[in-house]
Amino acid sequence: MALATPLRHLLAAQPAAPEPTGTTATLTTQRAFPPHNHRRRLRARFAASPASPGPTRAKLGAAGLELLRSFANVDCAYELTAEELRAKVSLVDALVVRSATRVSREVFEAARGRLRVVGRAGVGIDNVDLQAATEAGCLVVNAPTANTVAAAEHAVALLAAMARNVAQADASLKAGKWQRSKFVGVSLVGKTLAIMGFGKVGSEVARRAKGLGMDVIAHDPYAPVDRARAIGVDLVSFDEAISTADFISLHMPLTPSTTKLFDDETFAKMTKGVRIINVARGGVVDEEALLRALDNGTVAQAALDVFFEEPPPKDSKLVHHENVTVTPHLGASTTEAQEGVAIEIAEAVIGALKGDLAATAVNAPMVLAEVLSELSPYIVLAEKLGRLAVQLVAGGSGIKGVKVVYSSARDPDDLDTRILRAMVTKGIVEPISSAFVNIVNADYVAKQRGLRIIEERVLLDGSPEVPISSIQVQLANVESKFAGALSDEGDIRVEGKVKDGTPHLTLVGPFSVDVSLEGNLILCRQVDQPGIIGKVGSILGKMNLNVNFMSVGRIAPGKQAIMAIGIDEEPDKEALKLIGETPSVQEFVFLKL
Ligand SMILES: NC(=O)C1=CN([C@@H]2O[C@H](COP(=O)(O)OP(=O)(O)OC[C@H]3O[C@@H](n4cnc5c(N)ncnc54)[C@H](O)[C@@H]3O)[C@@H](O)[C@H]2O)C=CC1
Ligand SMILES: O=C(O)C(=O)COP(=O)(O)O
Repeated sequence: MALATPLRHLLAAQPAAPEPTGTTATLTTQRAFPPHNHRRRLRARFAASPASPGPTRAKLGAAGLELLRSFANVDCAYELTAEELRAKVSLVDALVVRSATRVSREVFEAARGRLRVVGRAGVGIDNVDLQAATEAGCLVVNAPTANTVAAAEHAVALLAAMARNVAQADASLKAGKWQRSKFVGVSLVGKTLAIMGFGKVGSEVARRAKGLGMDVIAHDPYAPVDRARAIGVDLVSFDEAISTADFISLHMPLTPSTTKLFDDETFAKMTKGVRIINVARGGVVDEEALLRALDNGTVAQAALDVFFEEPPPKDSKLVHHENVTVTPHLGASTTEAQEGVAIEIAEAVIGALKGDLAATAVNAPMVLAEVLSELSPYIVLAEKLGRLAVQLVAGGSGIKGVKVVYSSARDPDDLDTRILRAMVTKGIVEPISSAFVNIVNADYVAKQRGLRIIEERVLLDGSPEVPISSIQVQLANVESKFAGALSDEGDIRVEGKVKDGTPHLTLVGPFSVDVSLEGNLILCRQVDQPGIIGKVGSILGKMNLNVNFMSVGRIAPGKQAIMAIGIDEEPDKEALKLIGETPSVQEFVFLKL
């Protein structure tokens, strides 16, 4: 990864006012050895971009940018059209966006495999096509905690401002009027507030509303009852929440099941004169239906920070409605929240580019850092075994069934093998395709290729200190170009262990061997007899090929044996021909690790 190289590239680009396509982006790119002129071009672009974004514009906070710049070339590009974003994205390894940038399937396609991480500097990831990201093996991370309080405070600000007509009265006074009776408000104390979506923001709003003397109820099918109880909030059904509340505050994510959840039917169930606050996403409300409910008095007032289309059309009836208070998606826009979000996302993106699995990964299984560190040599072993196994398959025979057997003294519940399975898939798929496989897309790629990967555990006696004793990869129903790799059951079988932190090949078919999995490997099958090792060794020596490891496995003295030879360099055709012509060598195969 570029981090290990002396050259680091930082490319930062940002959007100012969102254009109709909503394309606003901060791109972070990191290249190992970029061409010199490319480097200069990126620097020039970076120098021309604003260094310290203000909190009112949808940019990435300065502290996060600084962190990113210490790691990579950053290009801030805040005024990209969708087309410009597509053109740029193939030049970068990571893309950081806020809510206004649509990271669509077309963006991932345009990235042509280069884009490795999309960082959403905020919570809602409805602007990122997660399925397309997963298919492309692109990790999506977000910053889920740093703007919680800001969003909750904004919801409370809108709640109070709406109840007391602050925005309308302000506009009236500034227009030279003094309308005290027109702007009589409603009190909050003793009123019922329904929180729809009792997650991080929703529960912070509840806490604050309790402080204002409101009765708070909440609806969230997935929220833990005890968390609600601890704040003094009753979790109720959707219908109960909307039909009993004086105020309703929306805090659920925009998903297919929440899209237009608040429609004519829902508004019809509400208490007449209800007041609604939306700091979640415009798309959870059918805006036409809300307009009708405002016009017929079902909804007395609405306070909206978010809209189906952002920015909303200039002539939007909802925005201009006298009973609607609006802000331009400011929920997360406090100086404090934006600095926090920027740092949170910068750390997540840098971690992801370094290969760590981010705790805030949205489209990958979460693997704890300790687990990752403990499994790291096994991760290498799993990929190499997959890579070896696939190279043993005779051309033309399609691989369908893969079995991975982990022998371990550890309780299966204490052994997270998802990353190992992903790496076996990577090892199998990458040598035979142009696919890029990682933990994000491994299961998807396997499914696409009709590869069925079964995992099996063999529980050993002994110390659970060592996570895994051995990993075995079996490919069923395939022909092998090296018959010696076929087990008695007829599948291609390779097994490995980690010894002193290094992956070793310990079994090929029925033959036990012990060769460190570094460099390249030659497997020869012969009838066990003196002199063969010397003959093959001298061919390699004459060709100046350095043998780094060597092991012979045999079924019984004088019977079939295989020789596993680790070599640093790749032998040329002549060397391979000479090995093949060595008397007594029945078959051999050269494998790249
Ligand atoms: N206006 C703004 O600037 C901001 C807006 N947001 C929005 O607020 C949303 C919530 O943010 P967090 O609380 O941080 O997320 P969260 O993930 O902590 O909470 C969301 C809650 O919604 C619940 N939920 C999901 N489907 C539901 C449904 N059908 N009915 C009721 N509840 C449902 C979930 O169980 C979860 O508890 C985000 O998805 C984002 O769209 C967040 C921050 C700033
Ligand atoms: O975090 C969220 O979900 C938000 O809506 C904030 O979006 P923003 O980063 O301010 O465009």
